[in-house]
Order: sequence, then C-alpha cells, then structure tokens
Amino acid sequence: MIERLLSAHPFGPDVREALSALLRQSTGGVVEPLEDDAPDHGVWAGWIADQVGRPWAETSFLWAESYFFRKLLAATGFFAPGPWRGVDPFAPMKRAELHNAATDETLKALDELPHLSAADRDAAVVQAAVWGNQADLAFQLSTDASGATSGLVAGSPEEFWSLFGEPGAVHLVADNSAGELAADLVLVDRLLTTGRADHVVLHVKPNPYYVSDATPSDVLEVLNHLTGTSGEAGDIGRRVQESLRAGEIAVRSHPFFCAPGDFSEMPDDLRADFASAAVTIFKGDLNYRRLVGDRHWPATRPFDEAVSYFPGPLAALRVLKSEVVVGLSAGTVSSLDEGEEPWRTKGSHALIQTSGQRSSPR
Ligand SMILES: O=P(O)(O)OC[C@H]1O[C@](O)(CO)[C@@H](O)[C@@H]1O
Repeated sequence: MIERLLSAHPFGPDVREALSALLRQSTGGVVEPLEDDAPDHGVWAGWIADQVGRPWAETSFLWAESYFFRKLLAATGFFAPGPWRGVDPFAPMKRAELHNAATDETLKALDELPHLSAADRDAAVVQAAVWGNQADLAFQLSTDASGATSGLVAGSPEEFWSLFGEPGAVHLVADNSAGELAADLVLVDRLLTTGRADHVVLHVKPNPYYVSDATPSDVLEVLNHLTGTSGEAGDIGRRVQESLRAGEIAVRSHPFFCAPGDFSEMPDDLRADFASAAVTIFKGDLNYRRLVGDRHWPATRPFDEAVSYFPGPLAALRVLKSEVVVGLSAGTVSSLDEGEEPWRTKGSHALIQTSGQRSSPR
C-alpha cells in the first residue's frame, strides 16, 4: 500500500521518509505516539494510551489496522499545514474504481430495475448492496481476490425487508466508496421511495480509511457520477440529490467510525443516534467485525447474542473477507469446511443477517 501511495503522488523527501518510518515501525518496531496536533489527536490519545511502546506484532489486528491508517494519513501530511493538507491519498485509487468497467456495468444493470416486479426490485437492490461490498481496495491489495461469487451463507433479501414496518429513520453505516456506495445509494432510494424510511442517515468515515472507505466528499463524488450517468442510475442520483436538499437524507461522520474498537464500546452520543433508528444497516467486513466483536467466535454463535448490546433492530450486509463470522447453521459450516475454498476470507461468500425482527413482518 505504501509503495502504491509513493508512486501515485509526488511526495517530497519528508513525506517519503515518514512513510518509510511507518513501514519500519509497523513491520518490526514498537507503537509510537501520534506526533501531530490534528483535531482527533485527543480522542486517539485515549485509544492508544495502553499500546504505546508495545511491539506492533503484539497489538490486536483491528487496533493495528486502524492505527496504521491514522499514522499513514499523518505521514502523508494530511493534518499538517502545507500542500498535502486535507488531500485524500487514496483518491486516485477510489476514482479509478468509480470509473472502471465493473462499476459502469453495475450502473448500466440498474436500467432493468423499472421492468421488475416490486418484490424482484426489492431483492435486486439488496443483492447489489451486498455484493457491492466485494469491491474493496484494502482487501484487493492484501489478497488475490478473484471476484467470483459463491452465494449467501446466511439470510435472504426477504429476511432483510421483513425488518421494516411503519416509515421511520433508517441509518446506513456505509463501507466502501465507488461501486459499493453507488449500490448503497440505490438501496437508500428504494427505502425512501417505498416509504419504508421517512428519512435516512448515511454514516461515513470522517477521514480517509482502509483505502476505499467512503468519506463525505466521496458521497458527493459518487452522487455526481450517478447524476452524470444516463438511464436509471441518473434518475436515482437526481432523486438522492433532491432527498439531500429536502433533509430526507443526512450524511454524518462520527469520529468513532475510524476508532480501533468494537461497536460494543461506542460512545453515548452514537448509541443514542442508533437507538433512535427504526433499523440500522451495517455494510461490509470491517463494520461486521466491529459489530459482532473481532474474535474467533464459534461460527454457530447466535447472531442475536453477538449483537445483544445494540440499541435497536439491525441488519448486516457483508462479503466475508476475514475469519470472523457468527450466526451460521452447523450444517452450513460443516459443508463449507468440507470444500477446498478458504470461504471465510476469499471474498466469494456473503451474508445477510438481521436482529430485532418485528413480530409481524409486512
Ligand atoms: O471494506 P470491508 O468490506 O470492510 O473490508 C475490509 C477488510 O479488508 C481487510 O482490510 C484486508 O483483508 C480486512 O482486514 C478488513 O476486514
């Protein structure tokens, strides 16, 4: 990743040296404190206090990944006065992903939506939101992901839609930008146009993170791309734009979305926000790890039990890219384990899991 950044940007010697130092520290050294005075310095100081001085190799995977991305941003000059201040170092990669052939195809495929029955249209937008999570640049950089799909290991679009009742607030905790965020906006549009949501809160990362994670400016970039596209994608983009203007969609970026901890440790203001939602939708692998706890749980641990701390109904839509998984049936686990594929980490399987089902689905 550091090599990709060095070749993507004409960084001067200071930034190049800071990135090389991060590479040395994170691969063989100890955790060093933050040296910047960015607005999130104070909150991070609390998250790293008991880790400073420890070898990186002894920190937890989730903690190390998050801190790596925070240090990387600082190393590129993101928080410092100067030419790189506020420059998203991953922007060229995200832009390439937004303008690639696979995203074009996904957007073109939306032209089929108006010809589908309401039920098929519901199913199609959920499938697109789930599998949109396959496109993830951090994962592509660290694996030989093929893009092949093998199906859902749990849940169904019907299970997802049965969570919704009277119109209410729906919160969507987004993951990657580009094609995945475009599919998420299609889902948001469906939630609003079918009256399942009276308004939607879209949660994105406050800063560039995990290469392709969506930030507020990515929301605008993807929206501009949609509105500049012909056909259904363009129509959806214009409706989303109007919903933003009307306050039916709000975009938020709480600092905790870049925190190195599980959602069970979320701060009170974020908990209160989720408690006010009729349904909260969590997208992607990292959000899933943070939602159920980034641990080697038995795969058959009930999903409801893993998320029992969460203050409301929720759905997780995720492609499996890491070992963490719960809520599977024993039969599913044994048949997947019998196969050759590393099904938990290959990015070829996905899931839809829900908790807090309404008693009489509409
Ligand atoms: O974008 P997503 O779906 O959250 O996936 C990110 C995943 O990619 C990795 O960074 C690399 O595999 C995982 O650690 C992480 O869970």
